[in-house]
Amino acid sequence: MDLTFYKYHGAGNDFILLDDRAGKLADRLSPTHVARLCDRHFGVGADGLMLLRPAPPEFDFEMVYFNADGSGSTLCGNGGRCIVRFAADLGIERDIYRFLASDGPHEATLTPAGDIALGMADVETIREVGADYEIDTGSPHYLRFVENLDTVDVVAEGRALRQSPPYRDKGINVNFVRQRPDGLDIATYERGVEDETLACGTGVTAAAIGSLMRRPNIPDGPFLVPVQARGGSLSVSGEKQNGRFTNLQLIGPATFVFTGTISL
Ligand SMILES: N[C@@H](CCC[C@H](N)C(=O)O)C(=O)O
Repeated sequence: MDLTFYKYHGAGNDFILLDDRAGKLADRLSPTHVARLCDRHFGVGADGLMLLRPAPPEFDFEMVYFNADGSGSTLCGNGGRCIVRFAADLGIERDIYRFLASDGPHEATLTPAGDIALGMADVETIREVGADYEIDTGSPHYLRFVENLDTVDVVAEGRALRQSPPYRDKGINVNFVRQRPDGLDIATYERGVEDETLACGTGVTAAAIGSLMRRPNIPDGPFLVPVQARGGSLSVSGEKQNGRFTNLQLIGPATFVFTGTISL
């Protein structure tokens, strides 16, 4: 089978996008196919693969996400922003895009600066693990705040945490975060890629929430946290109220890279 694919990235988190509006691809793509397509030596190369599929009439499409190792995954924030750009490039024009993902409905808009702002589900459960945090922003994230990102071996330390007994079976994404006076720096080890990626949208969202949790003197109300990932700049806006985080938006670039055809 010949497959036309589209490659996008969001701050260096890169994805293969497939137009499955006809709804025929999902049954024909095995985890082995996905892993081969995402392979950086033998395939197109990507951190993940997404299908843009038909959805009930109140939605513009459904997003189905797979990690690079072929595993079906939970939400991908950068993927959500890229699939909205893909929908716009396919000619689906909306002021507000509405789509279904693994964690439920999402809304997204194109910002005047040309970025994609993706609405994220509310977060109210935050687990403290010593000085670290576990936060689910559609995908599970472990956050460790550090003084200096340059001295962290992201792959070795991230993998050790991800493979530790509490997380070995279900997996977790591991984020190392540095708090600056005016924002955050982040490096992420991603489950399902089993390596460091250049950015992770659900991780960036978790980091913004964690940075507010660890500074209880910051008053409740609206916030905007700029986050510098290895592959680009993102920001997270929302409202903090009594330990609850609502109206969350993940904002950043989503960029078309190239298209092509590959035999499965
Ligand atoms: N890169 C993503 C997260 C993708 C899912 C993750 N690898 C997992 O399995 O939890 C993002 O931008 O959020």
